[in-house]
Amino acid sequence: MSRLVVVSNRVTLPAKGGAAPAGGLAVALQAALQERGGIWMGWSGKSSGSREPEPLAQQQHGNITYALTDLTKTDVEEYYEGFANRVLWPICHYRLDLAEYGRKEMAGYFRVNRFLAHRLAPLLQEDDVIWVHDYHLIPLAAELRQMGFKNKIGFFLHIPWPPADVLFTMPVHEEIMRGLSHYDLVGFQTDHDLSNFGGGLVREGIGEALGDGRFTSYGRTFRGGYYGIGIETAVFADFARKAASNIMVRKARQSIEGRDLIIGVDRLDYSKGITQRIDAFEQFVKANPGYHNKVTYLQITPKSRSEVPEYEAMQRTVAEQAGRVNGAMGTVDWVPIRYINRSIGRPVLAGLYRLAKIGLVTPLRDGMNLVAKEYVAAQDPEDPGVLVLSRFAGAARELRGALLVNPYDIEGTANAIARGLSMSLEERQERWRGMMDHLLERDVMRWCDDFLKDLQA
Ligand SMILES: O=P(O)(O)OC[C@H]1O[C@H](O[C@H]2O[C@H](CO)[C@@H](O)[C@H](O)[C@H]2O)[C@H](O)[C@@H](O)[C@@H]1O
Ligand SMILES: O=c1ccn([C@@H]2O[C@H](COP(=O)(O)OP(=O)(O)O)[C@@H](O)[C@H]2O)c(=O)[nH]1
Repeated sequence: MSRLVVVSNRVTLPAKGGAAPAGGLAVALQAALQERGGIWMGWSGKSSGSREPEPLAQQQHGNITYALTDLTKTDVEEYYEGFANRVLWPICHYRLDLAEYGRKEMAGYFRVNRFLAHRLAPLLQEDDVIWVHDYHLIPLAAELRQMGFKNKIGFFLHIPWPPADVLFTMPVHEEIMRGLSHYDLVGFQTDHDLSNFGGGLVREGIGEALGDGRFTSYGRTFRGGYYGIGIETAVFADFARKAASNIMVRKARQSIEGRDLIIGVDRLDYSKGITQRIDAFEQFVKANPGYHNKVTYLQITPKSRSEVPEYEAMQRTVAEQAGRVNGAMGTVDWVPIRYINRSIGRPVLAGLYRLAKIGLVTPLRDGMNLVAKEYVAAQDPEDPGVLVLSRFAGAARELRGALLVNPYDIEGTANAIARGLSMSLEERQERWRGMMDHLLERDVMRWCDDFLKDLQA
């Protein structure tokens, strides 16, 4: 079996004391790397200021070598905050209005990819299989090819891929499309993303679809496929079963005092539809006076990418909005919305999901949305809650038992909340069983295996 080399912007180091790593993706990649032996390379998350970054820092854990590099302050600003998160992120989430094109940032993105390729090159062996993750690193394969590497290189995009009319508003769309053609396999989350990619390629005359998921463009032939990422379903369900005794979960249960709990969990990101969701909750309460003082909406929202202006502005907007709704709807003994700006550990999250009658997952656009899957996995089979899910999340292509909503339709989402809260036990169980069976079968290990099998085929 060939050695595996994973490259991603963020690298998850194993937790101290051998505790479980932070998320399903880390677990799957670590398992795949451990089995074959391998390297996980990426950005350390740190800046070296104006100094040239030190040589790669390598640490060995079992069969895996973690190789991390710092980036200069300018690199972080131009590559991560600039092009990745102010151009590719909004464009891939269909937000043309938020894309900020700067020549400096575009150049920085390609420069950092070249830098990372040069740092990776000395570690590579001839038959290594290389798996590159996400929008930060699209040009990496082209850089490696230019240096003469002929290895199998796969790419998985964790976020959506937009239709041509959106993508082609980006000045460097050509370089991005060319970058993807240098991979042997390009993986997307859903069939919609894959068809946007293939459709754009053909419509714009960049390449051809050869059938069987094969494409040709820029003189190269490669494959495209969709591989919806999963979670560690069984482990997460186990967290949720055990969480009832957790002190934080117990306190949460006591403090809601028998009210129905609605839960939302998202990074503070405009793609997650948090403001529309709060509007929908307000609309639900207004339209259903019987629920006054009978329902609590808990929104857990860790801060994210705060250096990017659009994210910083959101911190204020959402806090003000939650305060306004509480001011208008609350009473001396009822705070309708609890808004938390901190990250909560997954074992506790699992317990909170299980307490909640409704999982409210309403992004305006999302690659997959693991929270939707975690909410389902955490439910009590005897009394499962209802997932209210945006049709624009990748997860909606899989979780057919959810109540699908259009997050732009505030009244529609409000009605779905009401419907979920009054749904019969029988219907809840039937919907949940189908989703849970799917999640058990298509967990994160399966995602990893499917992608790597196709890459090596
Ligand atoms: O690394 P950050 O800038 O702090 O952002 C966190 C991650 O956000 C994105 O997550 C995506 O991947 C999930 C798993 O496949 C998917 O469920 C979700 O829909 C995506 O938004 C991003 O793609 C990651 O690279 C970031 O690390
Ligand atoms: O306070 C929090 C909020 C979120 N998460 C985790 O962060 C991930 C979010 O993934 P998702 O695909 O939903 O969205 P992303 O943030 O990657 O866009 C999920 O595994 C959540 O359990 C967490 O551990 N603590």
